[in-house]
Amino acid sequence: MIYEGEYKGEGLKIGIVVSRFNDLLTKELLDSALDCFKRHGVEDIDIFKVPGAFEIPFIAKELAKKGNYDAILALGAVVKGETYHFELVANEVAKGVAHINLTYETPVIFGVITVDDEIQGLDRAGIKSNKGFEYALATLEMANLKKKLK
Ligand SMILES: O=c1[nH]c(NC[C@H](O)[C@H](O)[C@H](O)CO)c([N+](=O)[O-])c(=O)[nH]1
Repeated sequence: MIYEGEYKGEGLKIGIVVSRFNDLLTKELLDSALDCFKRHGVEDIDIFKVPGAFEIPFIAKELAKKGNYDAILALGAVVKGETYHFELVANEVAKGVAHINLTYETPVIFGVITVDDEIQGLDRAGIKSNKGFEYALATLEMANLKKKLK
């Protein structure tokens, strides 16, 4: 028997946690994710804005703890700078989101792009493709797959 989640959004409640740091990129990721959700029938979406990607896991954890979202999408953009901050932030956000997935019952999709520079970021946030749409599809798939495991 093969189980996989459909891209069906009707009746789903979705939470989005999006960081404002590098919002030239993150607002494009958010717009494309919202476009995807709406075109797949999602009508119940809550959006939570945080200062930077490092703050994403805290809010995503709080939402997962509430247990009333079918899935949570974490959106952010970590751009390599001159300092080592990039690695610290990127690693901790990934670890934090992974931990929430293994601790609570709500799928949390890691939609944080990590790029060397803004151009690479723009390539992934609208020029060549928009990862926001892809991450939203993954969110729909995981929300529907989880329903099948009940
Ligand atoms: O979302 C990001 N936050 C970044 N830093 C801020 C961090 O997420 C926290 O908001 C901040 O450290 C306060 O906790 C970034 N860099 O510094 O490179 C970055 O590229 N992206």
